[in-house]
Amino acid sequence: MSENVIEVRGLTTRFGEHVVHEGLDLDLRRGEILGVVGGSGTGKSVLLRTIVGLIRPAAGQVRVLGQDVQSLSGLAREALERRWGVMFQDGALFSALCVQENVEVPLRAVPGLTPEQREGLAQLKVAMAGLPWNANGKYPSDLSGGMRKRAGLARALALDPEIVFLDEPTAGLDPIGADAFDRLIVGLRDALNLSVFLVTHDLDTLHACCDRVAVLAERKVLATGTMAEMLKVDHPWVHDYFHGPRARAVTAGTE
Ligand SMILES: Nc1ncnc2c1ncn2[C@@H]1O[C@H](COP(=O)(O)OP(=O)(O)OP(=O)(O)O)[C@@H](O)[C@H]1O
Repeated sequence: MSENVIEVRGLTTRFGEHVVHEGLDLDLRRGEILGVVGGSGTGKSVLLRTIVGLIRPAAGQVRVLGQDVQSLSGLAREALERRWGVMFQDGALFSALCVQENVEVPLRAVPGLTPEQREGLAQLKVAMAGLPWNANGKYPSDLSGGMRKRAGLARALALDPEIVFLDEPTAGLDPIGADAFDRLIVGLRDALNLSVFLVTHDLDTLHACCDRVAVLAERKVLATGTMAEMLKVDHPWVHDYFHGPRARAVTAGTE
């Protein structure tokens, strides 16, 4: 049986009276790319942020790499955080730092690295994210949306993580850029044996990248499975999403 690197059990999150998740369960298996989909506002980003400890749940448990995220603090929490990387929407880069300096930020927390070693590692991650050499010295405002996403990915990879969280990596990219990003994600997963939690609306990305899909609706994970299994789920939103006109365009010629 495959090992779960993330286990969410009975999760409830709320903002005041607004309950976003209630009794939500989710697993991410080691080495898989899990696509997390759902209508706007169903709590995909909130789930990501809760798993990485940025939002405190009202109830339930989040275990990452066998450890209870909420119960850890101090050095133990920092040690766990170093084992994952997060790419937020639009890269969430520091605008006053160039690409290489952005990627160096997480590396500053690693004791014993010389500035030259930090620089070399950052440049390696920038190359792994598919950016050209001359991107290292550029500032976020000088980059296209696709390049900013790649820079955000390079920063997420800075500490050689076991898990990568990607929040809508292909949103706003043209189809060719999105396709290249999909292939990059799969290539990095294969090369680095990553486990990937991927929030997306993009059906092409689900088809190109994801081993399994988790659908958020009605405050919980309503269904999980392969794309083929999703086609058989009898729920109005799931049916419309996976059988709608956009879905048909994606699967045309593959059925
Ligand atoms: N910091 C916050 N304070 C209050 N409400 C919040 C906060 N963050 C998110 N929410 C609310 O939680 C709900 C879920 O938001 P979230 O961003 O996770 O949705 P999503 O599924 O990622 O949506 P989209 O696909 O549109 O990005 C929304 O109703 C949102 O307004």
